[in-house]
Amino acid sequence: MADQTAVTDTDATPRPHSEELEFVYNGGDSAELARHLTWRSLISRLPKLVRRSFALAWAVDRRSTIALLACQVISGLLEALGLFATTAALSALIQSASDPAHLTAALPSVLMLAATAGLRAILGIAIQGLSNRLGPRIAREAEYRMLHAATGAEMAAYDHPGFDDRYDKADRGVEVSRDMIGESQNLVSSAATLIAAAVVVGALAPVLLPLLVLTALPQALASVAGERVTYLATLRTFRDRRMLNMLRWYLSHKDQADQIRTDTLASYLLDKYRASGVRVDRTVDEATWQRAKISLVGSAVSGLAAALMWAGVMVLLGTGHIGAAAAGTLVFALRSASGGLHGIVGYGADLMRTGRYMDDWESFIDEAAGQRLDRGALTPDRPRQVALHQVTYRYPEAESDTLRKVDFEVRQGEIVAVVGENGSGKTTLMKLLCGLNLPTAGLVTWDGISTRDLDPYALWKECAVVPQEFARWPMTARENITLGQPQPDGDAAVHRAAAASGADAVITVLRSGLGTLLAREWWNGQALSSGQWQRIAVARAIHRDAGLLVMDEPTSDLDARAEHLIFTGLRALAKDRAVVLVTHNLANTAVADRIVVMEGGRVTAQGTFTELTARPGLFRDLWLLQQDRMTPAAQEDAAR
Ligand SMILES: Nc1ncnc2c1ncn2[C@@H]1O[C@H](COP(=O)(O)OP(=O)(O)OP(=O)(O)O)[C@@H](O)[C@H]1O
Repeated sequence: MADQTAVTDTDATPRPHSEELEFVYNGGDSAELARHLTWRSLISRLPKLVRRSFALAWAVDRRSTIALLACQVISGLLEALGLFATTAALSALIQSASDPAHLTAALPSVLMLAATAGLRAILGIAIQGLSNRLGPRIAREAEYRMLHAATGAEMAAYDHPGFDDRYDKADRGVEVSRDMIGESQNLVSSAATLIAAAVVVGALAPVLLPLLVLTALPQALASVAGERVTYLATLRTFRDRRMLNMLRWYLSHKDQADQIRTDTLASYLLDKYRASGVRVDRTVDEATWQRAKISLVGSAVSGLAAALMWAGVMVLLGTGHIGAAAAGTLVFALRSASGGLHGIVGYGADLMRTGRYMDDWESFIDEAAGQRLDRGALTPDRPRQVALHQVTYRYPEAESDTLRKVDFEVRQGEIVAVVGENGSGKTTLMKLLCGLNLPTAGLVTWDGISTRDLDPYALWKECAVVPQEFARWPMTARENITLGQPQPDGDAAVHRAAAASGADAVITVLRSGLGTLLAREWWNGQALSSGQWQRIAVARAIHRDAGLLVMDEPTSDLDARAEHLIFTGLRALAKDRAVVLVTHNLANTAVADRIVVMEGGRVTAQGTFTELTARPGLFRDLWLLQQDRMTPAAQEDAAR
């Protein structure tokens, strides 16, 4: 049964140390935030939230924001005017019952009523239109700021636990940001209605004002309590909702589609999906029920207060404190005021909810800003020497160092190969060389200047990197090679780079050559094989013509011919570049001037291919293992 589907391994033998697939929530102490979700703190936050939403609106479209505010104020004034006109009209109409001559006296007030109602209707349309105009622009601005913060952060920010969680929450903030201006506008409009009506009530029967407040207070309190319940439920379901998102991606994305089928994994993952969904529904149901109970109590108490208020009107009328016309106006004003009060409570609650997500958005931007690329401004030349001096690197929150006191050097014109077993720190070393990460201790220098002191964007202009997991941009083949940064001789440079990487053979068979879209899934472009993509990725790095060329397993998917082409072409590339190469295929390291061997985050040996294959050590061991393959006949001989 779905309800009983556990998110555990169905393996019969218990494995005490098997880790459950479960997201660790690292998005900040939201439970603490929920504890502070009190009536008082919320009330004090409302003006701030309204200010924030108008500030965002101001940033995207000043004229519309001014127009919106002006319409609000005028609409509020017209409402007050309309209510006063109601008093005059009612008074004249009541008096006309005894003397019909008074009927004409009602005419100006009736005309005033009609005019204010008409004008308010027109203003309402303008307000709606302006809100609709501002909403999407605000959302785009919020998204832009979030993306700007993310792309401007140090790479290490992504390695901090919680960065992804916070990004997810901020993303939700972006989604709801478009509602913020509408909610703020409705809140201001309700406040204007309330003030206008309260002025009239205050003028006619001030004693009713406290009773008026009493009608809205219980509902306001219930609304805050209900919000808290919903927020806590959102927190409790956070892990399962992330799990659902993750599973949705794995279950539907093409990258895993083949393995889901051949590994007959679908039902196992779908069971996990259903189990998470059931847990989310259960928590949401509980919260909904709890909220309904709270709302019921709030509404009942509010209803009692309203009854008291209307009784007050009758007492005032009965005791002759107010006349019939004033009583009629009071009915209008009180209805209007309680509409305003309920609007404030309702839209206030909406704004609180949106504001909470916007807080996540703001704190993500602050956090990313705290990790903003804040380095020096020196501009490097094409580097003649890139070096690590006693460099130690530890990933954020990791328990041990990944690199330990590493010394390393590569010069222009030189090819250095870095080899080592999986997890020995080769990729980490590459990231430090090209300034993606800064060392925890020690120095990484470009021609003697620390990467901390160099302008990172100027430094990256001098880096060409083929990472293990390279991007497959949904763009044309040309754009995939130039990355929007063409060389002065345009396509000629693209063709040269393509010829050096073997990508020319790929481009030749593309239906529109360099202009072919390589984005099959999205725009019906042409699909490439993994090896064809890798040729494009290598062409991209060669085309860049940067002083430091870093290639991390650049030929892992290539056939022997393409791999041969790239490695035999490296010497020509190294003429005016420093080349660093990571490879597990040790035969390829023969082209290097020097080979650096890494073990457990340390450099344990250096030398030429001839020296290292002759000397006992890890390199020689790995080299011999790569030669150790027997034909089936030899295996049979050995078995005999
Ligand atoms: N983002 C990260 N956060 C924490 N630890 C990491 C991170 N990336 C890598 N590590 C750790 O650093 C160690 C070295 O990783 P690295 O990718 O540098 O190894 P490598 O030598 O390139 O391995 P491979 O040959 O498998 O590509 C690994 O043990 C890994 O656990």
